[in-house]
Amino acid sequence: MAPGLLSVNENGVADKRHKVTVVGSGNWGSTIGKIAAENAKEHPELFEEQVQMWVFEEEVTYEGKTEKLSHVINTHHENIKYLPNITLPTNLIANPSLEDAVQGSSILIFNLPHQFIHTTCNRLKGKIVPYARAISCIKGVDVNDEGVSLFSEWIGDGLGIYCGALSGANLATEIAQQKLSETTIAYDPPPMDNSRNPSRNATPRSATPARGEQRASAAELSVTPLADLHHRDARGRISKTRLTPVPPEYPPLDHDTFKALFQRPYFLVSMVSDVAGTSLGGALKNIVALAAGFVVGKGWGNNAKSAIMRVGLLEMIKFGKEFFGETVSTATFTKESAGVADLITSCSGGRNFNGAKLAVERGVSVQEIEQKELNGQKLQGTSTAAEVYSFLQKRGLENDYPLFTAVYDILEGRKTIDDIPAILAKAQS
Ligand SMILES: NC(=O)C1=CN([C@@H]2O[C@H](COP(=O)(O)OP(=O)(O)OC[C@H]3O[C@@H](n4cnc5c(N)ncnc54)[C@H](O)[C@@H]3O)[C@@H](O)[C@H]2O)C=CC1
Ligand SMILES: O=C(CO)COP(=O)(O)O
Repeated sequence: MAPGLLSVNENGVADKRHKVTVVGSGNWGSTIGKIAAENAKEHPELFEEQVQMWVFEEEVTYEGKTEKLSHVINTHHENIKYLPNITLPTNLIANPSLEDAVQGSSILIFNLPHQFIHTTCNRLKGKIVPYARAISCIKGVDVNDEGVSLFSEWIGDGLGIYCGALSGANLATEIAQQKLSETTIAYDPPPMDNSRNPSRNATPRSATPARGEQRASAAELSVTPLADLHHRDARGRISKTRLTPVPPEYPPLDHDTFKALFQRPYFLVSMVSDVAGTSLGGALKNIVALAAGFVVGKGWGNNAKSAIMRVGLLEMIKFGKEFFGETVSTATFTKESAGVADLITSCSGGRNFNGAKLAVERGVSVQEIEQKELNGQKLQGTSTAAEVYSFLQKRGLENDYPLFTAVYDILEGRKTIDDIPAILAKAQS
């Protein structure tokens, strides 16, 4: 049967269901696992009821006894370490074996602190079904000698699958408590999965290259058969990854299916196609949240924090446009939850903001606060600040991004918070 044509039974229902696995079980990983399991149960026509959640195994103390975390989750339906006091659905299955958790899964949700994704993904090579599709909930960027890449790109290219991104104003504990929230899911499905939704992949168009990128040649744009195994990546280039079509026995993996997997009455999903903008919003706001924590920790108040957020948002948009090209939409930063709304919530109550504020108030390093106060949860802003700085410095562009650069310099002790007013003054027009 041709890709894209559904194989349905006599009731008009697809023959197979998607098996869903969440790779990661921290504060956000467990919350997303809860959401996916609630929806898997509500949509038996689309998903297998049991949702697997890979747990990086560790020992915890439960009622005075030492137990494995995965055992506690499966027995008491609570992640007592990373998401305490929240009851998890009984169809969310904690699995300490990564390879077993992903076996046969056609939907993979990556939700780990970004420093662990490389080793985790390397273990997955050859262990997943080739037609799997993924969503990255990771807020961070990957910097190597060749440049900066998104985790959705890294996961997609590394595993030979398509990977979109979920990001938004999403303080995990509030969502786990079913308090109202919005999110953005960027999914630009490859043409062969796209039986119900229009996609920019279906229409060839010229892509403006980001700084240092090669423009796709006219021949590439016009000759490559877009309707088969290639798709456009997050930067609008034709991906080198040859995708395996999702077998027709499964429901299509398109915007409708992903919305059914993530939307809850308390978690409202906006589906977009800008994977790069959505991913960058979540990664870069963590640097700005540290700066906001620094000035509030100094006692400089809300106006100073707002100034940081304004300048930070401008640097976020500039970075996206400069290094990821025309596919990054300014509207993702200004209109979507993944942009300005995430910046606001993170600079109000996020761990990076609170950690930086506490560090200044106590006169200790942010890293010390992370180690002593977060009970194993990880700050993403400190490593993202270092990675973005290293990328900019290699290109001699530190001065073009003065706030991002200042955050790293403050973390490294080369500058102090008292240097921030001069940086903001320079950002005045
Ligand atoms: N917590 C939140 O409110 C939100 C977090 N995010 C993003 O979600 C991603 C995941 O963060 P969280 O779930 O909050 O994690 P977390 O910071 O709560 O938990 C740390 C996790 O890392 C795991 N871990 C520790 N060592 C490991 C290793 N060597 N290999 C693999 N895993 C290891 C722990 O088991 C635990 O699951 C991050 O990129 C974060 O920025 C996004 C939105 C909200
Ligand atoms: O991404 C978040 C909220 O959207 C959480 O931010 P923190 O990691 O700083 O808590």
